[in-house]
Amino acid sequence: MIVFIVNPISGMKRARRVWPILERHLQQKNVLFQRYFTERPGHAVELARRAAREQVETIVAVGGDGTVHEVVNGLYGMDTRLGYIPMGSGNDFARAQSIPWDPVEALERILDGRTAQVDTADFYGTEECQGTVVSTAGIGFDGSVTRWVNQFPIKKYLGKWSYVVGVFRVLWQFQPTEVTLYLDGKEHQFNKAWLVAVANIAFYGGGMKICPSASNDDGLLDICVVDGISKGMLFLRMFPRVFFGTHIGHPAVHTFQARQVRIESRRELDIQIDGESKGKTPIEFAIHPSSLRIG
Ligand SMILES: Nc1ncnc2c1ncn2[C@@H]1O[C@H](COP(=O)(O)OP(=O)(O)OP(=O)(O)O)[C@@H](O)[C@H]1O
Repeated sequence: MIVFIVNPISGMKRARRVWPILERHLQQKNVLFQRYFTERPGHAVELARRAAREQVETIVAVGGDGTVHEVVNGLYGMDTRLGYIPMGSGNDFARAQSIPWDPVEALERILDGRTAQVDTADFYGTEECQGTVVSTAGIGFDGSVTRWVNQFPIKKYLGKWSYVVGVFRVLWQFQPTEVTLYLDGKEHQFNKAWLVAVANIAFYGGGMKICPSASNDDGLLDICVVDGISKGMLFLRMFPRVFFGTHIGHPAVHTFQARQVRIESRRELDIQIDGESKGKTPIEFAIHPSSLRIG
């Protein structure tokens, strides 16, 4: 039995439009399945948890990175296989896993029955900020952009472009601050940090290659800190280069790898986890090697 958890609003409602095509394909192939549409934020966690407890073999997230995040947080700790059909506006997890963007091809790949084991990371912040990171977390500038985008209905109309608008908006008022990182216990100090990315995969924000060497099968988290750069330089020099991963090597960019990460900041910084806004610093991450079975 395969359970499909479909977020009907993801990708500017693309998931709702495309689902009937997938349903027909499943019926033609006589696949035994159940489909749930999510009704609210957090609903996919509940649905996935229930299905995993009922020992469903495969749960398929149909939506964007936020839907994958919720489904994984629901099935986490169980031996359930995750499938993913990308329908979001960013689809960074699909990009990293080379999952086809064509929904029927992505479905075929799941039906093939292949399986791979990948890393996830646990995060521990305030009470409401705990769970599992599938892809990438961002603390600081991009956390504020995500919070800003999620506060307004702009994403409904602009999709991925809403983040570009968000970057302009947040850049205007964001002030870098002092950040202390503890990487496997070792302290690193930054005086004017813009952002800290903690990455299990290379991408975030819809294709920005923030940590180009991150891989979710190496048992490590990749960390990228942008520190001590002016607003103008950040926007003109850094931002365009992140799409190609060529920001690495710039003197304001510092990269590390670690198994455990703790982030403290003088001023509270916004956090985004897998593209979802989640509380403020301080926060900790711990890698969980080979903890998720995906198909
Ligand atoms: N019925 C619903 N109504 C409103 N929000 C929902 C509903 N179902 C799920 N959500 C929320 O929708 C949000 C966005 O989902 P998702 O990330 O999958 O799509 P996306 O934003 O289009 O894609 P991406 O993150 O790849 O850009 C998630 O935070 C999820 O909690």
